[in-house]
Amino acid sequence: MARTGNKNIQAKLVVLGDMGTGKTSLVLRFVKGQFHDYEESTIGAAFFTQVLSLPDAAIKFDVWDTAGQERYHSLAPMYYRGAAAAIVVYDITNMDSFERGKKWVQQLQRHGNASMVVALVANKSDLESNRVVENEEGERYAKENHLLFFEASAKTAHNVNELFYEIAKAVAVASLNQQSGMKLQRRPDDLGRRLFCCSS
Ligand SMILES: Nc1nc2c(ncn2[C@@H]2O[C@H](COP(=O)(O)OP(=O)(O)OP(=O)(O)O)[C@@H](O)[C@H]2O)c(=O)[nH]1
Repeated sequence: MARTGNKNIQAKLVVLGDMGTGKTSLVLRFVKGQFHDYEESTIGAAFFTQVLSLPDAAIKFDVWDTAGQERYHSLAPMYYRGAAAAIVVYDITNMDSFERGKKWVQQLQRHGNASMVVALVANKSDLESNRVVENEEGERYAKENHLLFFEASAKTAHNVNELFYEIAKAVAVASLNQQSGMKLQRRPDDLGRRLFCCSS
C-alpha cells in the first residue's frame, strides 16, 4: 500500500501477464535502461526498486515482476496483495496473451485492492508487421475497464517511461486522497487515464 509522508510515497507495483510478453524486459528498461534480446524466463518472481520523481512527490516503486508460466500463477495473490498498482502485459503479436491479460484484469478486479491503479500494456509495439491484436481492441478493453492503456516496446523504449510516469501520478493522487479520507471516483468519459476525486 502506498504511504505518504512529506510527499515521499512508497508503492508496491506488481507486473502480471502471460509468459514471454516482456514483463521483465519492461521492468529492466525502466529500472536500468537496458534491453536483452534473450531474457531468461522468470522463476517465481523478481524484485526491483526504482524511485520516480514527480513535481510534487517522489514515488519509490517496489516492483514485483512475476513469472508468466502457468505453474507459478497460484503465487500471484501474494504479489498483488497490498499493491498500489499493477501492470498487466500482453504481446501485440500473440492473441492468447491478450486473452490471458484480460483474465489477470478480472482477477485483480475481484481480489485486488479497490483503489489499485491498473495499467494494461500492449508490449512489442516494434513488431508491427507481426501484429495480431489491434491497438483499438486493447484501448477499447482498457476504457471499458477503467485501466490506463499504453502500447509500448521494451526493445525501443517506446512509451516505457511514460507508462511508469502515468502510474506514479495516479498512485500519488490515490494515495493523497486516501490519506484525506476522500473516495475516488472514475469519470466515465475519461480514457481511464486519471482518477478524479471526490464523492461522499
Ligand atoms: N521485439 C521485442 N521483443 C521483446 C520486447 N520485450 C521483450 N521482448 C523479448 O521477448 C522475450 C520474453 O521477454 P521477457 O521480458 O523475458 O518476458 P516475460 O514476460 O518476463 O517472460 P516470463 O518471465 O517467462 O513470464 C525476450 O526474448 C525479450 O527479448 C519488445 O518490446 N520487443
